[in-house]
Amino acid sequence: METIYGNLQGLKSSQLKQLEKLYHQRLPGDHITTAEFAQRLAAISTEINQPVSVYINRRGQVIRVGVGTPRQTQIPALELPRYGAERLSGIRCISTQLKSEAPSEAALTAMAMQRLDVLAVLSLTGGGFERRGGGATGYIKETYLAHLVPHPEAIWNLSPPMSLDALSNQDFLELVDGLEAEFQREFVAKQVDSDRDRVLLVGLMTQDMTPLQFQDGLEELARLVDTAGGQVLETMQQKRPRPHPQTVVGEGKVQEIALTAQTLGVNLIVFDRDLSPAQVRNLETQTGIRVVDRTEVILDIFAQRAQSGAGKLQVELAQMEYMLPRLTGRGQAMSRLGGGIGTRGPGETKLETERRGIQRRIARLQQQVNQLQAHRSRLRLQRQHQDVPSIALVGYTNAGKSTLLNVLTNAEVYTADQLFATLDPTTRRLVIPDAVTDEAQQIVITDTVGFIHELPPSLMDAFRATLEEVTEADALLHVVDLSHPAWQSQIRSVMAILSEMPVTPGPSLIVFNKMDQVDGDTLVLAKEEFPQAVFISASDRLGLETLRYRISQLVHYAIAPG
Ligand SMILES: Nc1nc2c(ncn2[C@@H]2O[C@H](COP(=O)(O)OP(=O)(O)OP(=O)(O)O)[C@@H](O)[C@H]2O)c(=O)[nH]1
Ligand SMILES: [Mg+2]
Repeated sequence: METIYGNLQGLKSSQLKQLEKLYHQRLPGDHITTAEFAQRLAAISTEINQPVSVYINRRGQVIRVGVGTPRQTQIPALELPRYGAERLSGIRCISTQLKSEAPSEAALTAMAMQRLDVLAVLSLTGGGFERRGGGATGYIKETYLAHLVPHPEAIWNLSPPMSLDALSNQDFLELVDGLEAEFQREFVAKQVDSDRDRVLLVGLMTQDMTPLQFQDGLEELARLVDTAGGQVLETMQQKRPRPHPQTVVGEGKVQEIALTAQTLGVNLIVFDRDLSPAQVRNLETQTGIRVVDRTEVILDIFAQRAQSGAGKLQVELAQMEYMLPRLTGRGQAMSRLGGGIGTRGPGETKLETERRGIQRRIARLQQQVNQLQAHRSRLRLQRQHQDVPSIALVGYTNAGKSTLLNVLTNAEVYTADQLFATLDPTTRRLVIPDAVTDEAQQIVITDTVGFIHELPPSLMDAFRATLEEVTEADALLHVVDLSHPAWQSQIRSVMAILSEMPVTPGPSLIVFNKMDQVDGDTLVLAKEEFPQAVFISASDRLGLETLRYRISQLVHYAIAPG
């Protein structure tokens, strides 16, 4: 049985039969259509008084018949035989329309989303007749021919109205071969930076966030994508009271996203919030492009950064825990859509493995992380035996924690203007003048992974061995990048994460960093809101004397009995 797509309500069985028979037609490969086929389509469409759309492959076989416009009958991206910015899909559509006017924007958009070879639109006269000896005629008034163009200024080219003869005499092969050669050239030109993902960011502003929070979040996401190695080509946004349950953004926006992605040759769409497995599936099916969420980008950065065995172990655990509830159905779409951000790291090869295998793996990883935790706590115990007070550097990612550790202790921890430059904790000895006795005082200071707004829970759990360095320290230095426009919300995020830790961390001192980049108003505001804070510039070594003094005071306070 051949399926007829679209709205079949009210169609008689004889009419359905006529539509089904279209599947048996074979068209020549080198022409868009024959006049006979077009007239026959027009006759059926006139009889049922509805548009009809027929999809034909390069071999001239009819692969889909639908009642409705190209928009209403379109083939989901993942069902197209081939897909990608470097070529056309190998499918053309011939569609009838009852009115005599140029094809609608919606029809052209549908063409672009499916990367159709061409879209031929037949506008109908409203009547016609059957010739003696068979064959319909007189049903078609004029025709239009549309196809995609590879230039950045325009998405498609639409012909002026032309006769059916002119349409059926078009050299189809010459047209698509020429277009594909151009698409290929354009694609190669865009691939100069080929190992970077070409990314479209999508932000959804819901009613529970302020415009500022929303913008800060999007900017941070752009930095995360950049850090992960992607190239943000475009950012699109929508305002909705709450996310659409199936597709996060509304239906029209999904179309717009798909079209923009097609036009720009994007190979990855990143959403600024966490997505359910079903949402990812729906979005990928409708756009034909891989879709990942913010957490996946963060996990990808961690996967790229992880150096030590412990780091790799914890990243793999985080990836597995993230993946487990998302296993169903993702594998197929993923393999179809290629690699890049979100597919790297130790977890990658296990994607196809069945759930139970993953559960076993998680259990094993959990055990190893427990061992790691035990090992770290033994090290800490040794230190405590030696009565060396400990402090931990905490703060938002990129605040300057590692830079500060380096200038205080002459360490050589990797620092960079990147998010999550540090994953593995580093502990160093620090000798400072004792604030009370003025003698040399020994303490140890630990630098560790930075925090971020809404740190993914799977990372929180996986990195518990690392984060324990924070909760087990006698006191904390909370480093803040005061030159960052969102410094206040970054402080709140860090405090929120600290308060969620299973063990309450010790007392903390706020250290405002990057003073060399801060304007007077911000300084006044920060002093007002945090009168106890210390102000420094780690890179310019400003304020370090005061900081050493205040660290000593903090340690005395933290370890004072009672
Ligand atoms: N202008 C200025 N830049 C600074 C200062 N301190 C650090 N930086 C820069 O800020 C960036 C981040 O510094 P890191 O020390 O790597 O930051 P971090 O807090 O360890 O970051 P993560 O490990 O990613 O969490 C680097 O490019 C540093 O050079 C400062 O006082 N002033
Ligand atoms: Mg660091």
